[in-house]
Amino acid sequence: MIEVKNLSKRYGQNVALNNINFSVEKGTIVGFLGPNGAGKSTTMNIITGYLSASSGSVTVGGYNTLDNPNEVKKLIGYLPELPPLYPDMTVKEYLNFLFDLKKVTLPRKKHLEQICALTEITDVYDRLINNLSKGYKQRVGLAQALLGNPPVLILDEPTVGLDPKQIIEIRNLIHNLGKNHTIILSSHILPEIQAVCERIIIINRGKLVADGTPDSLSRSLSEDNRITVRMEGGEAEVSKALRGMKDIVSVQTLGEKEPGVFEYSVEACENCDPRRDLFRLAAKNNWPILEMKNAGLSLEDVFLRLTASAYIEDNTGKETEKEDEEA
Ligand SMILES: Nc1ncnc2c1ncn2[C@@H]1O[C@H](COP(=O)(O)OP(=O)(O)OP(=O)(O)O)[C@@H](O)[C@H]1O
Repeated sequence: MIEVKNLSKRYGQNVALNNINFSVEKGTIVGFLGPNGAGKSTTMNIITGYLSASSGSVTVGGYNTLDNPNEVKKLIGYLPELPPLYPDMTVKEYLNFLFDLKKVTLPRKKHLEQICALTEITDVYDRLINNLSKGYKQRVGLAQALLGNPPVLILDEPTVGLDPKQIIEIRNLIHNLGKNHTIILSSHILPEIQAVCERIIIINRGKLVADGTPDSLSRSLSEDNRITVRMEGGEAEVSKALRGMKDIVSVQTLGEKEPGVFEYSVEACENCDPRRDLFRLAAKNNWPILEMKNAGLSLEDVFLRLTASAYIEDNTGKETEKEDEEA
């Protein structure tokens, strides 16, 4: 649905994007992560056709953003970091105004009712946007992105500044929208990305540094391939059997976590996935597995490792490059 090829963007001497490549399949929710100034908004603005690239290309639904900007805009609903709201309009006036501006051809009343129900703004439909809370303003921003029912949604920091309850509500909304839309979502909130996105793209200083599922990123950056498993059964018997399994490099007992239930850290050889064999072994011996999880890195660890160096703004406002001590 979205193809980004060799995309670069320079602002004067500053290289904001450096040869970025990725594609997004129809119906996927992709999380776009990166520290401040990494190039997320620049990428999103180029995909939506609001900014031109210095080189490279973007196609959306087969249309090139440069050759067919209007076709691309029809396919995309965009929620920029600062939603373009008119505070002196009511929600009703604002959505009707944009309905006309975007030349939406769907039945007006029914379409607006559907969008308001989906974003839960029906109750504030006749209120001035200026008097709405931050959370409701964000919902109105999402509602304008949904006008015309575009198949692609680009959401730049949709939950920034919201309280925890509002964050959960918007997150659930995005999750539901993901059933019928292709979504690119940028956020600084890692649990949010993890909860909503099937795939994560991380950019740092204008370069793509990771692309994969949260699990695959966690595994690929872990130094070893460990699983933590909690099993009911005699410790000696269980750990002996675990050590005897094929593809297992080491087994460590982590202690009795519940009466008769021990936890083990099981290290498998590189590129091996012992979970199915573990299940079979446990079933054969009647040792119920009460918990099993990859002991890889958290998304936060992955993010910090991949973005260990970042740009900072010095106190003159000029940007300088800072290398983290670990980098
Ligand atoms: N209009 C502009 N003129 C000059 N430099 C710019 C402009 N817009 C962005 N930049 C620079 O391009 C780089 C990427 O910025 P961008 O806003 O895309 O990052 P971001 O990942 O969205 O950051 P944030 O999370 O802080 O919003 C930064 O170094 C930024 O200072």
